[in-house]
Amino acid sequence: MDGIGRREQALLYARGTYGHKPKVPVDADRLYEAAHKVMSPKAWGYVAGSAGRNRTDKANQDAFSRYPIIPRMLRDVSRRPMGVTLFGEEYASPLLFAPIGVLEMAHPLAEGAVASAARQLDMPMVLSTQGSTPMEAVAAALGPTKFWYQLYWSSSDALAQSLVQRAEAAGAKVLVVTLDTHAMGWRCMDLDEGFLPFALGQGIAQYTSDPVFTALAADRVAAGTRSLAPKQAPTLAAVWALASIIGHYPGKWWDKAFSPAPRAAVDTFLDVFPCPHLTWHDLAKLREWTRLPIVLKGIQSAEDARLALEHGVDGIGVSNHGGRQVDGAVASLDALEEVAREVGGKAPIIFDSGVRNGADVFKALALGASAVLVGRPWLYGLAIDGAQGARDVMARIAAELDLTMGLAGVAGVREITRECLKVPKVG
Ligand SMILES: Cc1cc2nc3c(=O)[nH]c(=O)nc-3n(C[C@H](O)[C@H](O)[C@H](O)COP(=O)(O)O)c2cc1C
Ligand SMILES: O=C(O)C(=O)c1ccccc1
Repeated sequence: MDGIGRREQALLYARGTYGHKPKVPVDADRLYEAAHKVMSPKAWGYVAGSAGRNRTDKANQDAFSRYPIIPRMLRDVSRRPMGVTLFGEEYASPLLFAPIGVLEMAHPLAEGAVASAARQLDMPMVLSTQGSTPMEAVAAALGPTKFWYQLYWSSSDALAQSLVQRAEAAGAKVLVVTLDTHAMGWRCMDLDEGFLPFALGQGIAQYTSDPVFTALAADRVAAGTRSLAPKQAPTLAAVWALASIIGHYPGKWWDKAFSPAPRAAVDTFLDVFPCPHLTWHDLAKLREWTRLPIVLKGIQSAEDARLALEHGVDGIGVSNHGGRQVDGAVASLDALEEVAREVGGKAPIIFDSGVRNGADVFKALALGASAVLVGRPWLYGLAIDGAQGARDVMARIAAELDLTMGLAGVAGVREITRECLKVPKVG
Protein backbone atom coordinates (compact mmCIF):
# COMPACT_ATOMS: atom_id res chain seq x y z
CA MET A 1 0.00 0.00 0.00
CA ASP A 2 3.09 2.22 0.27
CA GLY A 3 2.87 4.85 -2.41
CA ILE A 4 -0.81 4.38 -3.19
CA GLY A 5 -1.54 7.84 -1.78
CA ARG A 6 0.76 9.71 -4.04
CA ARG A 7 -0.18 7.73 -7.12
CA GLU A 8 -3.94 8.00 -6.59
CA GLN A 9 -3.76 11.73 -5.99
CA ALA A 10 -1.53 12.29 -9.03
CA LEU A 11 -3.95 10.26 -11.15
CA LEU A 12 -6.93 12.39 -10.14
CA TYR A 13 -5.09 15.65 -10.84
CA ALA A 14 -3.69 14.37 -14.14
CA ARG A 15 -7.13 13.34 -15.34
CA GLY A 16 -8.53 16.67 -14.16
CA THR A 17 -5.93 18.48 -16.24
CA TYR A 18 -7.32 16.74 -19.32
CA GLY A 19 -10.87 17.60 -18.37
CA HIS A 20 -11.99 14.24 -16.98
CA LYS A 21 -14.00 14.35 -13.81
CA PRO A 22 -14.08 11.15 -11.83
CA LYS A 23 -17.25 9.11 -12.36
CA VAL A 24 -17.26 8.26 -8.67
CA PRO A 25 -17.05 11.47 -6.64
CA VAL A 26 -14.18 11.85 -4.19
CA ASP A 27 -16.18 13.94 -1.73
CA ALA A 28 -18.17 11.74 0.69
CA ASP A 29 -21.39 13.77 0.46
CA ARG A 30 -21.32 13.83 -3.32
CA LEU A 31 -20.59 10.12 -3.38
CA TYR A 32 -23.72 9.58 -1.31
CA GLU A 33 -25.81 11.74 -3.67
CA ALA A 34 -24.43 10.10 -6.79
CA ALA A 35 -25.27 6.63 -5.43
CA HIS A 36 -28.76 7.81 -4.54
CA LYS A 37 -29.30 8.80 -8.17
CA VAL A 38 -28.39 5.41 -9.61
CA MET A 39 -30.22 3.18 -7.14
CA SER A 40 -33.89 2.22 -7.04
CA PRO A 41 -35.88 3.63 -4.09
CA LYS A 42 -36.06 0.17 -2.52
CA ALA A 43 -32.35 -0.56 -2.86
CA TRP A 44 -31.48 2.93 -1.68
CA GLY A 45 -33.75 2.65 1.34
CA TYR A 46 -32.14 -0.63 2.28
CA VAL A 47 -28.50 0.45 1.97
CA ALA A 48 -28.65 4.09 3.06
CA GLY A 49 -31.36 3.67 5.66
CA SER A 50 -30.61 3.03 9.29
CA ALA A 51 -32.77 2.31 12.32
CA GLY A 52 -35.55 4.63 13.47
CA ARG A 53 -34.80 8.28 12.79
CA ASN A 54 -31.22 7.53 11.69
CA ARG A 55 -29.90 9.24 14.81
CA THR A 56 -27.17 6.72 15.47
CA ASP A 57 -26.03 6.78 11.86
CA LYS A 58 -25.73 10.57 12.11
CA ALA A 59 -24.08 10.37 15.54
CA ASN A 60 -21.54 7.88 14.16
CA GLN A 61 -20.42 10.33 11.48
CA ASP A 62 -20.65 13.46 13.65
CA ALA A 63 -18.53 11.91 16.40
CA PHE A 64 -15.39 12.23 14.27
CA SER A 65 -15.62 16.04 14.47
CA ARG A 66 -15.14 15.87 18.21
CA TYR A 67 -11.65 14.39 18.00
CA PRO A 68 -9.46 16.97 16.21
CA ILE A 69 -6.08 15.96 14.87
CA ILE A 70 -3.06 17.96 16.05
CA PRO A 71 -0.64 18.27 13.11
CA ARG A 72 3.06 18.16 14.08
CA MET A 73 5.85 19.75 12.04
CA LEU A 74 9.45 19.07 11.04
CA ARG A 75 9.42 15.34 11.42
CA ASP A 76 10.72 13.09 8.70
CA VAL A 77 7.56 11.70 7.15
CA SER A 78 8.98 10.76 3.77
CA ARG A 79 8.17 7.10 4.45
CA ARG A 80 4.79 6.23 5.94
CA PRO A 81 4.33 2.45 6.01
CA MET A 82 0.71 1.37 6.25
CA GLY A 83 1.18 -2.34 6.91
CA VAL A 84 -0.35 -4.00 9.96
CA THR A 85 -0.21 -7.48 11.48
CA LEU A 86 -3.54 -8.92 12.57
CA PHE A 87 -3.93 -12.35 14.12
CA GLY A 88 -0.49 -13.36 12.90
CA GLU A 89 -1.06 -12.32 9.27
CA GLU A 90 0.47 -9.36 7.41
CA TYR A 91 -1.84 -6.89 5.70
CA ALA A 92 -0.85 -4.05 3.37
CA SER A 93 -3.06 -1.52 5.19
CA PRO A 94 -5.41 -1.34 8.20
CA LEU A 95 -8.44 -1.14 5.86
CA LEU A 96 -10.89 -3.91 5.08
CA PHE A 97 -14.10 -4.09 3.08
CA ALA A 98 -16.81 -4.41 5.77
CA PRO A 99 -19.21 -7.33 5.49
CA ILE A 100 -22.22 -6.11 3.53
CA GLY A 101 -25.09 -8.35 2.54
CA VAL A 102 -27.36 -8.37 -0.51
CA LEU A 103 -24.77 -6.78 -2.79
CA GLU A 104 -26.80 -7.80 -5.84
CA MET A 105 -29.00 -4.82 -4.97
CA ALA A 106 -26.12 -2.43 -5.65
CA HIS A 107 -24.62 -4.22 -8.67
CA PRO A 108 -25.47 -7.41 -10.61
CA LEU A 109 -21.92 -8.75 -10.21
CA ALA A 110 -22.20 -8.31 -6.44
CA GLU A 111 -19.27 -9.97 -4.60
CA GLY A 112 -17.65 -10.75 -7.96
CA ALA A 113 -17.12 -7.03 -8.53
CA VAL A 114 -15.97 -6.37 -4.98
CA ALA A 115 -13.54 -9.29 -5.14
CA SER A 116 -12.03 -7.72 -8.24
CA ALA A 117 -11.68 -4.37 -6.42
CA ALA A 118 -10.19 -6.07 -3.35
CA ARG A 119 -7.74 -7.99 -5.48
CA GLN A 120 -6.57 -4.91 -7.35
CA LEU A 121 -5.74 -3.27 -4.01
CA ASP A 122 -4.77 -6.46 -2.16
CA MET A 123 -7.17 -5.32 0.52
CA PRO A 124 -9.13 -7.99 2.40
CA MET A 125 -12.87 -8.50 2.17
CA VAL A 126 -15.05 -9.65 5.02
CA LEU A 127 -17.61 -11.94 3.38
CA SER A 128 -21.14 -11.66 4.70
CA THR A 129 -23.44 -14.50 5.69
CA GLN A 130 -26.09 -12.49 3.84
CA GLY A 131 -24.04 -12.59 0.66
CA SER A 132 -25.34 -12.80 -2.88
CA THR A 133 -22.58 -15.19 -3.99
CA PRO A 134 -21.49 -18.46 -2.37
CA MET A 135 -18.34 -17.90 -0.31
CA GLU A 136 -16.35 -20.54 -2.22
CA ALA A 137 -16.90 -18.65 -5.47
CA VAL A 138 -15.80 -15.37 -3.89
CA ALA A 139 -12.73 -17.05 -2.41
CA ALA A 140 -11.81 -18.28 -5.90
CA ALA A 141 -12.33 -14.80 -7.38
CA LEU A 142 -10.13 -13.27 -4.67
CA GLY A 143 -7.20 -15.53 -5.51
CA PRO A 144 -4.29 -14.60 -3.24
CA THR A 145 -6.12 -11.71 -1.55
CA LYS A 146 -7.08 -12.62 2.00
CA PHE A 147 -10.62 -12.71 3.28
CA TRP A 148 -12.44 -13.05 6.58
CA TYR A 149 -15.86 -14.57 7.09
CA GLN A 150 -18.70 -12.88 8.96
CA LEU A 151 -21.16 -15.22 10.65
CA TYR A 152 -24.76 -14.68 11.51
CA TRP A 153 -25.35 -17.43 14.01
CA SER A 154 -28.74 -18.80 13.05
CA SER A 155 -31.15 -20.66 15.31
CA SER A 156 -29.79 -23.89 13.82
CA ASP A 157 -26.41 -24.71 15.39
CA ALA A 158 -25.83 -27.30 12.70
CA LEU A 159 -26.19 -24.60 10.05
CA ALA A 160 -23.92 -22.16 11.90
CA GLN A 161 -21.30 -24.90 12.25
CA SER A 162 -21.55 -25.77 8.58
CA LEU A 163 -21.10 -22.13 7.51
CA VAL A 164 -18.08 -21.73 9.78
CA GLN A 165 -16.47 -24.91 8.53
CA ARG A 166 -17.08 -24.01 4.90
CA ALA A 167 -15.44 -20.63 5.52
CA GLU A 168 -12.41 -22.24 7.11
CA ALA A 169 -12.14 -24.77 4.28
CA ALA A 170 -12.43 -21.97 1.70
CA GLY A 171 -9.44 -20.21 3.30
CA ALA A 172 -10.90 -17.50 5.54
CA LYS A 173 -8.31 -16.08 7.93
CA VAL A 174 -10.64 -14.80 10.65
CA LEU A 175 -14.19 -15.49 11.81
CA VAL A 176 -16.20 -12.36 12.61
CA VAL A 177 -19.36 -13.11 14.58
CA THR A 178 -21.90 -10.30 14.34
CA LEU A 179 -23.86 -10.06 17.56
CA ASP A 180 -25.97 -6.95 17.07
CA THR A 181 -28.29 -8.32 14.40
CA HIS A 182 -30.08 -11.34 15.85
CA ALA A 183 -33.12 -9.60 14.39
CA MET A 184 -33.46 -6.80 11.84
CA GLY A 185 -33.57 -3.29 13.33
CA TRP A 186 -36.60 -0.97 12.96
CA ARG A 187 -35.76 0.32 9.49
CA CYS A 188 -38.38 2.91 8.58
CA MET A 189 -37.35 3.29 4.94
CA ASP A 190 -37.76 -0.44 4.34
CA LEU A 191 -41.00 -0.55 6.29
CA ASP A 192 -42.40 2.29 4.20
CA GLU A 193 -41.40 0.49 1.01
CA GLY A 194 -42.67 -2.84 2.36
CA PHE A 195 -39.31 -4.18 1.30
CA LEU A 196 -37.28 -7.04 2.69
CA PRO A 197 -34.71 -8.31 0.16
CA PHE A 198 -34.47 -11.72 1.78
CA ALA A 199 -38.19 -12.30 1.18
CA LEU A 200 -37.41 -12.09 -2.54
CA GLY A 201 -34.61 -14.58 -2.19
CA GLN A 202 -31.87 -11.92 -2.33
CA GLY A 203 -28.86 -12.19 -0.05
CA ILE A 204 -29.34 -15.82 0.89
CA ALA A 205 -26.66 -17.41 -1.31
CA GLN A 206 -24.58 -18.69 1.64
CA TYR A 207 -27.68 -20.53 2.81
CA THR A 208 -28.88 -21.95 -0.50
CA SER A 209 -25.35 -23.22 -1.19
CA ASP A 210 -25.18 -24.95 2.19
CA PRO A 211 -25.92 -28.67 2.59
CA VAL A 212 -27.41 -28.28 6.07
CA PHE A 213 -29.66 -25.45 4.91
CA THR A 214 -30.83 -27.20 1.74
CA ALA A 215 -31.72 -30.26 3.82
CA LEU A 216 -33.84 -28.04 6.07
CA ALA A 217 -35.51 -26.47 3.03
CA ALA A 218 -36.12 -29.88 1.46
CA ASP A 219 -37.78 -31.08 4.66
CA ARG A 220 -40.07 -28.10 4.39
CA VAL A 221 -41.00 -28.94 0.78
CA ALA A 222 -41.51 -32.60 1.69
CA ALA A 223 -43.75 -31.64 4.58
CA GLY A 224 -45.80 -29.64 2.05
CA THR A 225 -45.62 -26.44 4.06
CA ARG A 226 -47.93 -23.91 2.48
CA SER A 227 -45.98 -20.87 1.39
CA LEU A 228 -48.92 -18.63 0.74
CA ALA A 229 -51.74 -17.87 3.10
CA PRO A 230 -54.88 -19.42 1.56
CA LYS A 231 -56.44 -15.99 1.16
CA GLN A 232 -53.48 -14.69 -0.81
CA ALA A 233 -53.36 -17.52 -3.30
CA PRO A 234 -56.34 -16.58 -5.51
CA THR A 235 -55.23 -12.95 -5.70
CA LEU A 236 -51.72 -13.91 -6.69
CA ALA A 237 -53.03 -16.41 -9.22
CA ALA A 238 -55.19 -13.68 -10.76
CA VAL A 239 -52.27 -11.25 -10.94
CA TRP A 240 -50.18 -13.96 -12.53
CA ALA A 241 -52.81 -14.77 -15.14
CA LEU A 242 -53.28 -11.08 -15.97
CA ALA A 243 -49.55 -10.48 -16.22
CA SER A 244 -49.21 -13.43 -18.61
CA ILE A 245 -52.11 -12.23 -20.77
CA ILE A 246 -50.72 -8.73 -21.19
CA GLY A 247 -47.31 -10.20 -21.85
CA HIS A 248 -45.43 -9.05 -18.79
CA TYR A 249 -43.94 -12.26 -17.53
CA PRO A 250 -42.68 -11.32 -14.09
CA GLY A 251 -39.93 -13.84 -14.73
CA LYS A 252 -37.06 -14.31 -12.39
CA TRP A 253 -38.56 -12.23 -9.63
CA TRP A 254 -41.77 -14.25 -9.66
CA ASP A 255 -39.93 -17.57 -9.81
CA LYS A 256 -37.75 -16.62 -6.90
CA ALA A 257 -40.60 -15.35 -4.84
CA PHE A 258 -43.34 -17.85 -5.45
CA SER A 259 -42.27 -21.09 -7.12
CA PRO A 260 -42.22 -23.83 -4.49
CA ALA A 261 -38.54 -24.67 -4.08
CA PRO A 262 -37.13 -21.10 -3.89
CA ARG A 263 -40.07 -20.10 -1.75
CA ALA A 264 -39.18 -22.91 0.65
CA ALA A 265 -35.64 -21.53 0.80
CA VAL A 266 -36.92 -18.07 1.62
CA ASP A 267 -39.28 -19.39 4.29
CA THR A 268 -36.57 -21.59 5.77
CA PHE A 269 -34.23 -18.61 5.92
CA LEU A 270 -36.86 -16.45 7.61
CA ASP A 271 -37.34 -19.27 10.15
CA VAL A 272 -33.71 -19.84 11.01
CA PHE A 273 -32.31 -16.29 10.87
CA PRO A 274 -33.53 -14.80 14.18
CA CYS A 275 -31.41 -16.00 17.07
CA PRO A 276 -32.36 -13.96 20.15
CA HIS A 277 -31.51 -16.74 22.59
CA LEU A 278 -27.74 -16.66 21.99
CA THR A 279 -25.63 -15.96 25.10
CA TRP A 280 -21.97 -15.76 26.09
CA HIS A 281 -22.04 -19.46 26.95
CA ASP A 282 -22.71 -20.40 23.32
CA LEU A 283 -19.34 -19.00 22.25
CA ALA A 284 -17.56 -22.10 23.54
CA LYS A 285 -19.15 -24.06 20.70
CA LEU A 286 -17.30 -21.96 18.16
CA ARG A 287 -13.99 -23.17 19.54
CA GLU A 288 -15.06 -26.73 18.89
CA TRP A 289 -16.12 -25.92 15.36
CA THR A 290 -13.12 -23.92 14.17
CA ARG A 291 -9.49 -23.01 14.73
CA LEU A 292 -9.91 -19.58 13.19
CA PRO A 293 -9.34 -16.48 15.33
CA ILE A 294 -12.71 -15.14 16.49
CA VAL A 295 -13.74 -11.46 16.47
CA LEU A 296 -17.03 -10.36 18.04
CA LYS A 297 -18.60 -7.56 15.99
CA GLY A 298 -21.06 -5.24 17.71
CA ILE A 299 -19.26 -4.46 20.97
CA GLN A 300 -20.13 -0.97 22.28
CA SER A 301 -19.26 -1.11 25.98
CA ALA A 302 -16.20 -1.74 28.12
CA GLU A 303 -18.19 -4.32 30.05
CA ASP A 304 -18.96 -6.41 26.96
CA ALA A 305 -15.34 -6.07 25.86
CA ARG A 306 -14.28 -7.50 29.24
CA LEU A 307 -16.76 -10.38 28.91
CA ALA A 308 -15.55 -11.07 25.39
CA LEU A 309 -11.95 -11.38 26.59
CA GLU A 310 -13.03 -13.52 29.55
CA HIS A 311 -14.73 -15.84 27.08
CA GLY A 312 -11.50 -16.18 25.17
CA VAL A 313 -12.20 -14.37 21.92
CA ASP A 314 -9.28 -13.13 19.85
CA GLY A 315 -10.52 -9.74 18.68
CA ILE A 316 -13.09 -7.08 19.50
CA GLY A 317 -15.27 -5.57 16.78
CA VAL A 318 -16.36 -2.12 17.90
CA SER A 319 -19.40 -1.46 15.71
CA ASN A 320 -23.04 -0.51 15.90
CA HIS A 321 -23.81 -1.78 12.42
CA GLY A 322 -23.83 1.72 10.96
CA GLY A 323 -26.69 2.69 13.25
CA ARG A 324 -28.94 0.16 11.51
CA GLN A 325 -29.97 -1.63 14.68
CA VAL A 326 -30.64 0.66 17.69
CA ASP A 327 -31.75 4.22 16.97
CA GLY A 328 -30.28 6.55 19.57
CA ALA A 329 -27.44 4.21 20.51
CA VAL A 330 -24.02 5.62 21.39
CA ALA A 331 -21.81 6.68 18.46
CA SER A 332 -19.39 3.88 17.70
CA LEU A 333 -16.34 6.19 17.87
CA ASP A 334 -17.40 7.33 21.35
CA ALA A 335 -17.53 3.70 22.45
CA LEU A 336 -14.09 3.00 21.02
CA GLU A 337 -11.92 4.75 23.56
CA GLU A 338 -13.41 3.11 26.63
CA VAL A 339 -13.35 -0.28 24.95
CA ALA A 340 -9.69 0.28 24.01
CA ARG A 341 -8.88 1.18 27.62
CA GLU A 342 -10.53 -2.01 28.84
CA VAL A 343 -8.84 -4.20 26.22
CA GLY A 344 -5.48 -2.61 27.03
CA GLY A 345 -3.73 -4.01 23.97
CA LYS A 346 -4.62 -7.62 24.86
CA ALA A 347 -6.50 -8.14 21.57
CA PRO A 348 -6.83 -6.31 18.26
CA ILE A 349 -9.79 -3.96 17.94
CA ILE A 350 -11.55 -3.84 14.59
CA PHE A 351 -13.54 -0.63 14.34
CA ASP A 352 -16.43 0.42 12.09
CA SER A 353 -19.51 2.62 11.76
CA GLY A 354 -19.38 6.13 10.37
CA VAL A 355 -16.00 6.00 8.63
CA ARG A 356 -16.24 8.16 5.51
CA ASN A 357 -12.68 9.21 4.67
CA GLY A 358 -9.00 8.78 5.43
CA ALA A 359 -8.99 11.30 8.28
CA ASP A 360 -11.73 9.26 9.99
CA VAL A 361 -9.56 6.16 9.72
CA PHE A 362 -6.66 8.08 11.25
CA LYS A 363 -8.83 9.08 14.24
CA ALA A 364 -10.14 5.56 14.80
CA LEU A 365 -6.58 4.23 14.79
CA ALA A 366 -5.53 6.99 17.22
CA LEU A 367 -8.34 6.00 19.59
CA GLY A 368 -7.19 2.41 19.73
CA ALA A 369 -8.37 0.55 16.64
CA SER A 370 -5.93 -1.86 15.02
CA ALA A 371 -7.91 -1.98 11.77
CA VAL A 372 -10.98 -0.33 10.28
CA LEU A 373 -13.89 -1.73 8.29
CA VAL A 374 -15.23 0.61 5.64
CA GLY A 375 -18.92 0.03 4.90
CA ARG A 376 -21.30 2.19 2.90
CA PRO A 377 -18.71 4.28 0.99
CA TRP A 378 -17.44 1.40 -1.16
CA LEU A 379 -20.98 0.13 -1.55
CA TYR A 380 -21.91 3.49 -3.06
CA GLY A 381 -18.88 3.27 -5.36
CA LEU A 382 -20.00 -0.22 -6.39
CA ALA A 383 -23.49 1.02 -7.23
CA ILE A 384 -22.10 3.86 -9.36
CA ASP A 385 -19.31 2.11 -11.23
CA GLY A 386 -19.07 -1.57 -10.30
CA ALA A 387 -15.67 -3.01 -9.41
CA GLN A 388 -13.91 0.16 -10.51
CA GLY A 389 -16.12 2.27 -8.23
CA ALA A 390 -15.54 0.09 -5.18
CA ARG A 391 -11.82 0.12 -5.91
CA ASP A 392 -11.68 3.89 -6.36
CA VAL A 393 -13.42 4.57 -3.05
CA MET A 394 -11.12 2.30 -1.07
CA ALA A 395 -7.98 3.48 -2.87
CA ARG A 396 -8.87 7.09 -2.07
CA ILE A 397 -9.52 6.36 1.59
CA ALA A 398 -6.10 4.70 1.75
CA ALA A 399 -4.59 7.65 -0.13
CA GLU A 400 -6.12 10.22 2.20
CA LEU A 401 -5.00 8.23 5.22
CA ASP A 402 -1.46 8.28 3.87
CA LEU A 403 -1.59 12.01 3.18
CA THR A 404 -3.17 12.77 6.56
CA MET A 405 -0.34 10.90 8.26
CA GLY A 406 2.24 12.83 6.30
CA LEU A 407 0.69 16.24 6.96
CA ALA A 408 0.07 15.43 10.64
CA GLY A 409 3.73 14.51 11.06
CA VAL A 410 3.23 10.80 11.59
CA ALA A 411 5.59 8.32 9.93
CA GLY A 412 3.31 5.32 9.45
CA VAL A 413 0.19 3.73 10.90
CA ARG A 414 2.09 2.21 13.79
CA GLU A 415 2.96 5.74 14.92
CA ILE A 416 -0.65 6.92 15.12
CA THR A 417 -1.41 7.30 18.83
CA ARG A 418 -3.83 9.05 21.16
CA GLU A 419 -1.36 11.97 21.36
CA CYS A 420 -2.20 12.79 17.74
CA LEU A 421 -5.67 13.95 18.87
CA LYS A 422 -6.89 16.73 21.10
CA VAL A 423 -9.00 15.74 24.11
CA PRO A 424 -12.61 15.56 22.84
CA LYS A 425 -14.99 18.39 23.53
CA VAL A 426 -17.95 17.33 25.62
CA GLY A 427 -21.31 16.85 23.82
C1 LIG B 1 -26.59 -2.54 3.22
C2 LIG B 1 -25.80 -3.04 4.40
C3 LIG B 1 -25.73 -4.39 4.66
C4 LIG B 1 -24.98 -4.87 5.73
N1 LIG B 1 -24.88 -6.22 5.91
C5 LIG B 1 -24.13 -6.68 6.92
C6 LIG B 1 -23.94 -8.06 7.08
O1 LIG B 1 -24.43 -8.86 6.32
N2 LIG B 1 -23.19 -8.47 8.14
C7 LIG B 1 -22.62 -7.59 9.03
O2 LIG B 1 -21.96 -8.01 9.98
N3 LIG B 1 -22.75 -6.27 8.87
C8 LIG B 1 -23.49 -5.81 7.83
N4 LIG B 1 -23.60 -4.46 7.66
C9 LIG B 1 -22.90 -3.55 8.58
C10 LIG B 1 -21.47 -3.25 8.09
O3 LIG B 1 -20.63 -4.35 8.22
C11 LIG B 1 -20.87 -2.11 8.94
O4 LIG B 1 -20.95 -2.44 10.29
C12 LIG B 1 -21.59 -0.80 8.67
O5 LIG B 1 -21.82 -0.62 7.30
C13 LIG B 1 -20.78 0.37 9.22
O6 LIG B 1 -21.49 1.55 9.10
P1 LIG B 1 -21.20 2.63 7.95
O7 LIG B 1 -21.38 1.92 6.65
O8 LIG B 1 -22.25 3.68 8.17
O9 LIG B 1 -19.81 3.12 8.17
C14 LIG B 1 -24.34 -3.96 6.59
C15 LIG B 1 -24.39 -2.59 6.33
C16 LIG B 1 -25.11 -2.12 5.24
C17 LIG B 1 -25.13 -0.64 4.97
O1 LIG C 1 -29.14 -5.27 6.69
C1 LIG C 1 -28.27 -5.50 7.51
O2 LIG C 1 -27.60 -4.59 8.03
C2 LIG C 1 -27.98 -6.86 7.91
O3 LIG C 1 -26.86 -7.11 8.18
C3 LIG C 1 -29.03 -7.88 8.04
C4 LIG C 1 -28.78 -9.15 7.62
C5 LIG C 1 -29.77 -10.12 7.74
C6 LIG C 1 -30.98 -9.84 8.26
C7 LIG C 1 -31.21 -8.56 8.72
C8 LIG C 1 -30.24 -7.57 8.60
